[in-house]
Amino acid sequence: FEPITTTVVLGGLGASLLWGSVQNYFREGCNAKWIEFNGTGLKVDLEEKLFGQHLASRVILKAVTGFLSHENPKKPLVLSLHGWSGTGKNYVSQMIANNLYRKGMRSGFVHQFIATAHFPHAENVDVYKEQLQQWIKGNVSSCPRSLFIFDEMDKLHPGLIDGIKPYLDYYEHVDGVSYRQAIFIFLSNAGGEKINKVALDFWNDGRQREEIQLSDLEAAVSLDVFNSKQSGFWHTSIIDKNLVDFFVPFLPLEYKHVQKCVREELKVRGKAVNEDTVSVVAKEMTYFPKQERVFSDKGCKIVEKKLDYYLED
Ligand SMILES: Nc1ncnc2c1ncn2[C@@H]1O[C@H](COP(=O)(O)OP(=O)(O)OP(=O)(O)O)[C@@H](O)[C@H]1O
Repeated sequence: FEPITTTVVLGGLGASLLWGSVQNYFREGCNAKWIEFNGTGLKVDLEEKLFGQHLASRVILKAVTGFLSHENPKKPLVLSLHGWSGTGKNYVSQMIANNLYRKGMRSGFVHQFIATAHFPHAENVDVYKEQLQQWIKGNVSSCPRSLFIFDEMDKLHPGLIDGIKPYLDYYEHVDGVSYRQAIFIFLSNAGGEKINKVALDFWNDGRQREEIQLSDLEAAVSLDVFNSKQSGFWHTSIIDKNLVDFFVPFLPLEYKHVQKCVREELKVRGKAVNEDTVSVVAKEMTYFPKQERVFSDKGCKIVEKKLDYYLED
């Protein structure tokens, strides 16, 4: 017979080893089990769930697929998403995360910053800068395939922009760490008004919005971003130095796109798609310009809330 204490100790050890391996099995790791790009998934999501964004859809798919199929990229992927509120910039970032990380936006390798929420006080910029640099460095050291999303990029303090610049560049290493596998996504409303103007001009001329080309927007938007006091520095320091690989414009959404958003939201909630509900909710949104009422003021942003309200009745 084994002494009872040995049995208990060995039993306990076995249980804790088993528990440890169960924990390890479920612990997210920086490996192919947890990080695997699903290019088809991203394509399908963009085609089926992102409405009215033919340009963004095309550029995003090409940029992300191209970057992730390169074993040794020369720099991290830097995307700059521009457009009016509620047109799908955060939504697309989520699609990228969902098709790259098994845990999607909940992955420990996805880091989201909102300028006004995370870095609210200009007087603390030096502290923020230090923290942000440490955060980026620490996380890329432990997982090179990290995703950083900066929301309200046009409101980010110039000091912080300066702080992240070295990581976006072509350097092989910065302080011994390579950032070349990382992805940076910048979101902003900068250029949104100009994008809306181009879309409205097409509409007024009776042309299809799908005819709008990147070249119709690039000049207008970069001028807008450049001239804006708030985002001027951002433009000169990051865009002019070609650190942004792709500039991605988001068009303002029309009534028919809002209807699609309502249908999608009903589907997501497992509800039958009732066209009366779709019309009522889409009509509840406000549209601009005041006279023509072509584009939704908030894109599809508050569709979810409007639907809650309507379904409660
Ligand atoms: N083009 C779109 N196609 C389908 N759904 C959309 C689209 N745009 C927005 N939505 C829906 O509206 C929600 C809010 O959009 P999102 O947060 O992506 O807007 P945004 O462009 O990031 O706005 P903001 O500039 O105000 O942050 C999304 O979660 C999605 O459900």
